[in-house]
Amino acid sequence: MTRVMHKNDINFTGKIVWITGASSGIGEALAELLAGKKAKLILTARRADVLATLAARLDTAVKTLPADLYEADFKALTTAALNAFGNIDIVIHAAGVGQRSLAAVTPLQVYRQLMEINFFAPVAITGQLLPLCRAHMVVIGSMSGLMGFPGRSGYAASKHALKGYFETLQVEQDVPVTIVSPGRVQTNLSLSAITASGEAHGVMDEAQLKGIPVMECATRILKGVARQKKHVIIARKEQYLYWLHWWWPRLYYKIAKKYSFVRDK
Ligand SMILES: NC(=O)c1ccc[n+]([C@@H]2O[C@H](COP(=O)([O-])OP(=O)(O)OC[C@H]3O[C@@H](n4cnc5c(N)ncnc54)[C@H](O)[C@@H]3O)[C@@H](O)[C@H]2O)c1
Repeated sequence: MTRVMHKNDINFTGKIVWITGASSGIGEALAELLAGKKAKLILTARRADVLATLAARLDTAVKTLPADLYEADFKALTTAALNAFGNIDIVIHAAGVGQRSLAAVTPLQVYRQLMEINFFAPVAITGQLLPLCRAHMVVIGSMSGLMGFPGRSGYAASKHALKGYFETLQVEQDVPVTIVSPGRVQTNLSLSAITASGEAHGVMDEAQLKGIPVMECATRILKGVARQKKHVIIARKEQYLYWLHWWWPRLYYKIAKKYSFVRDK
């Protein structure tokens, strides 16, 4: 069924959209959908070759801006992004890394790595852009940014921090912000998730495979952004756990405790 556009919906045609984490998963799906709407795209992720292949596939104006957000020169990066098309209308902060390790065995360095990519990078980019342009900030948080979950202490902390920063930004300043909190989505996130040793998990979790299809997630993200929603939850079972967390916390703690990240495999 075709969705009828609301008169105040953002029309993405011609909009300049900077997507971080564009090389795979949710970022890549958003790039594909936005290319179909003829947005002008700036694509960032670490692998230049993957970004170039994606750009060649997209039927719209695309500039690639490869960067490792763990250790980027954020001033140079945002300057290059602004110079790509002369302005930026929307930034989608989709780059992120997952975690698979219990808090008791997770060294501080793993927490630092998660915070650098999931929290400090979007904050650094936003801080550079705020004085220069009034871009709509779209932040890909997580249901783990709304409640705790076993094996995700650092990931949940980084996503809670992200929500805290951007929610505060939108009440402090006239900056449009959409915070997106997805539950599990069918992407490679579990493969690259960091373990206690600092190595990648390298396993595709069954629960991840049963998540929301990535195109459905991206479509719902764009719908939320078009409507200028402040918070969009895109989740299945996790949504019920979240409501329990609010309305029946004792039951939330009981159920959440039973989820071992080991069982996710
Ligand atoms: N897949 C899920 O179940 C799920 C659920 C909730 C939230 N999210 C969030 O969605 C976002 C996208 O994840 P995804 O599921 O598409 O996974 P993904 O692994 O397919 O995509 C992650 C993207 O981030 C990029 N990235 C990772 N580290 C980077 C670095 N150091 N520098 C630059 N880019 C880097 C990757 O190259 C990739 O493009 C993440 O922020 C993730 O936390 C995912």
